[in-house]
Amino acid sequence: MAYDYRGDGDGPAVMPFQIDEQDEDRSQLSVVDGDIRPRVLLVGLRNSGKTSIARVVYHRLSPNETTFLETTSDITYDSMPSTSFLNLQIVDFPGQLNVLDPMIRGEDLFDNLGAVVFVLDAAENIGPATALLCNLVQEAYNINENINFEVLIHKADTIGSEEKRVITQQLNEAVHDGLYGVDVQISFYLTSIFDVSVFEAMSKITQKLLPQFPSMQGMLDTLAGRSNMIKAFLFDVSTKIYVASDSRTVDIGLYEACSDGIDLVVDVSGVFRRKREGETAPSILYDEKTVGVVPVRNWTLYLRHVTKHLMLVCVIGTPLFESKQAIIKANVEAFREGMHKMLALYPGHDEAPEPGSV
Ligand SMILES: Nc1nc2c(ncn2[C@@H]2O[C@H](COP(=O)(O)OP(=O)(O)OP(=O)(O)O)[C@@H](O)[C@H]2O)c(=O)[nH]1
Repeated sequence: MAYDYRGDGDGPAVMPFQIDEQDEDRSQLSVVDGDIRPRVLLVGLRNSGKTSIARVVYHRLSPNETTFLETTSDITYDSMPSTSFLNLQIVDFPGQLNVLDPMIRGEDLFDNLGAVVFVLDAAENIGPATALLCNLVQEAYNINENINFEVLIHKADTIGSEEKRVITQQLNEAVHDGLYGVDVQISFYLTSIFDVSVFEAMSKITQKLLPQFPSMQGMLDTLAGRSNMIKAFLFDVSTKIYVASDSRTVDIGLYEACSDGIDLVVDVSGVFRRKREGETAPSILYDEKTVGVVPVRNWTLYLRHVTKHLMLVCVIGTPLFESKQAIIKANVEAFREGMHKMLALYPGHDEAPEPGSV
């Protein structure tokens, strides 16, 4: 009870984090065709914004620079940067090719596919895109029932809020009618590369493909509950996709504040890091010593390195953070330890640091 800062007798606040039995089983993950990466197919009509999304989200291209992207002419297989925790393969299917062409073998495209992300230009007539979407879902579902179907109503920055409501409703109805009798779940997101909406959507889509997600969420729930946090996120630092958060609803303003907080902490730690031997400039901007405290409105963001790719961002009421800093930090360190143990069970993913290096 020594650490029970709430003083409400609910039990000690600092406790080891449990490893789920399901994670123990994951250590037996087999390699399919030499590749265990979940695959995501980006598809849609010409010019809808597929390549822009992949470049902005996964490769940090500035949104304004996407105007210079050339139209995609071949199916492109994109890997995540080596600095990312995410181990996805992104398949960018050109709008100028017909994804349902009988010359393209559906099995090659849809077998072992994690998600179809259909990108639809919100400023265009939705009729042709909806027809393609319904046919595509039907074909893909017949081949592989485990695919997640995700629809981005994209370039949402080009339409007003009433149009957003109308287009979402029209699309829902059209898809419902077009797929009558097909028992498939489709998720819709309004997105733009000019704000955080596309990162939030791709975060939710990515989480469904991560085998570690349920454990991460469970551990974040425990952490947030023990320390009375407003929200706790686990971010992939290089893409700023949040790979998990506690299970309460995500407020997009909070997500944006946390995402900006990461930039700040990584930039500042880069400025102050000493050069390592042989380096002409500090090359690592983020390591096991990284920690940040960022005041935002009446909250405090407490940011902490978890692994070489993952950062924990906790949102805490400032008075609580100021009065209970020591116990909150102790809970965060216990969380990191639990995460290291859990992640070490997944082959090919982030390894726990060597003992003693933290
Ligand atoms: N306003 C706005 N424009 C966007 C957005 N996303 C992409 N664009 C623009 O849309 C145009 C087409 O983007 P691409 O990414 O090349 O589209 P694509 O779907 O890959 O096109 P194909 O190669 O023909 O399949 C570019 O000029 C982008 O700058 C967005 O969210 N908002």
